[in-house]
Amino acid sequence: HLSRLPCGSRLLDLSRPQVMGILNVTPDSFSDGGRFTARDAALRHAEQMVAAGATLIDIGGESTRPGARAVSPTEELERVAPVVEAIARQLDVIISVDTSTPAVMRESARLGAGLINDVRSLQRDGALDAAADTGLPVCLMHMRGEPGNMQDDPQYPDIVAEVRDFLVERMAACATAGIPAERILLDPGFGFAKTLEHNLALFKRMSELSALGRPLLVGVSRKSMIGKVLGHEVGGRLYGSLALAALALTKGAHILRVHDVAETVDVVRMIAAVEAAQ
Ligand SMILES: Nc1nc2[nH]c(SCC(=O)O)nc2c(=O)[nH]1
Repeated sequence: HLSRLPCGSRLLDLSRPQVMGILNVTPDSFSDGGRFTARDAALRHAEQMVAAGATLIDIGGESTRPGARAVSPTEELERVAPVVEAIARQLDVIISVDTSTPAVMRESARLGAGLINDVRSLQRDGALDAAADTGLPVCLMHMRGEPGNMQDDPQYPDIVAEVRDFLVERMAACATAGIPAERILLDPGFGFAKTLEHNLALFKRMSELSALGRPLLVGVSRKSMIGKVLGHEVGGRLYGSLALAALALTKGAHILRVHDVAETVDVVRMIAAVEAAQ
């Protein structure tokens, strides 16, 4: 890959793993919903994650956990735009905006966002054009259906083939819309339209997705696949999240999307130290 991926005015160093800190600005995000609806609180949280070593901050105005309530584009923009603007002005970090909404993509890019992270892989009307017009890199993620129905008995003959074929198709749609492969990041979409078995098998075989020739972004932090294996609620999933962070790095992940930045940065640094040895 390009070892430096242009993200708006900033460069993302893809020659080494990067940690993306999660900043939920929704009232109902499962992990820290309601705590960060105020812009200043969001800015303080982002500041803490950057200080802890996050080089990207992912700002999401729509909770996409299973069964989440839909949010209007206007409401999503009202939540996201002030936070993007404040962080772009005050912090030295790449802002990723976690949205499927064209207007939010356009406004966030105008305010200084450097990456579009769309869990729906630009399938909404106008999303491909909006993303193309921003000139920003885009993360494409596997999901089937919508948060409200994606967990209703998802079935695939081979989950890795399903994810690979989906991402190939979305990359082709991007290319047709003027978004070249060089601006694409790929994400298996853990926890989206997948059973526990799907998530574990996909995680085990994640390195097969590297054959698509694009950097991998992995988001498993505090997710239910950890809760189901360990029997822990969200607040007790740190150790499981760190175990999967380490494993993802050995399986070729480039960007880890996490809640617990400082802890994950320590995992990245320990693995880097070992890999740097003779
Ligand atoms: N690219 C990417 N974006 C995401 N947004 C969420 S929201 C659900 C949660 O954090 O539990 N998950 C992901 C993910 O896995 N990948």
